[in-house]
Amino acid sequence: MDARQLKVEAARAALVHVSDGMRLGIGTGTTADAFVRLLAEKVATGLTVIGVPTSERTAALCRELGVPLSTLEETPELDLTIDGADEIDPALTLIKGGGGALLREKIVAAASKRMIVIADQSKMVETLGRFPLPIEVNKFGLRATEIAVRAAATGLGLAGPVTLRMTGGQPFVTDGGHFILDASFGRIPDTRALSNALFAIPGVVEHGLFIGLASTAIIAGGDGIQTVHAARKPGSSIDHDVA
Ligand SMILES: O=C(CO)[C@H](O)[C@H](O)COP(=O)(O)O
Repeated sequence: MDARQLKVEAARAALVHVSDGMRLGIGTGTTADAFVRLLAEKVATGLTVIGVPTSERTAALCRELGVPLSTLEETPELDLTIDGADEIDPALTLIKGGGGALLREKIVAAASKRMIVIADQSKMVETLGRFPLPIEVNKFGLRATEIAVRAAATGLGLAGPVTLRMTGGQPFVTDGGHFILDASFGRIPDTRALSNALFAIPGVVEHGLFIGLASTAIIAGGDGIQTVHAARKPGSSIDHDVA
């Protein structure tokens, strides 16, 4: 099975956790798109859910396929968010934002009782950082913010290129109207310290480290589906089931 098929299998396994009447956060990316397509089939045969999309892209797909939508203004508390990720570590800390939707994704995940992350096995890593960390920044003061991001990283012993994300020769602009800096720091041994350092920079709107948000990861690989549950409290172990 190739990565695209594995993403569909992870999305299919996540659908089991969706029940009638749920208020769902719906993620962004190719894995989340696979979930939306499967969800739409269930909706067409009678499943009643309301979805809050994490991007304009996901909203458009949901509308096209007939998945009923709401907003966080109308539906500020959600039962479950299902979303993809760029990297997942064993504690279910994530790097997200490869698709540029990290701000809305984090707001929606934080408004949910549970977040299930769905991915193919290539996304699992021992230590986050192989994938460049997306950092959403205000357009104002871009250069100063970039310098501050580099300095914050240096203070933590991290270094590497920090590049402005481009698309079609222009800076990529998020749904929130911001730019994205992709920071290739390599291994990030202390995600909490980096998160705190980035949030101390006024021009940083959000970053793609999702710490303590995912409750479960559904990972599809050649051997089947692996379900990983985050520890409920610090120090408790993480359960791994292979189905
Ligand atoms: O964080 C994201 C979008 O902002 C995506 O979840 C992440 O980039 C994974 O994408 P894909 O499912 O296409 O591999």
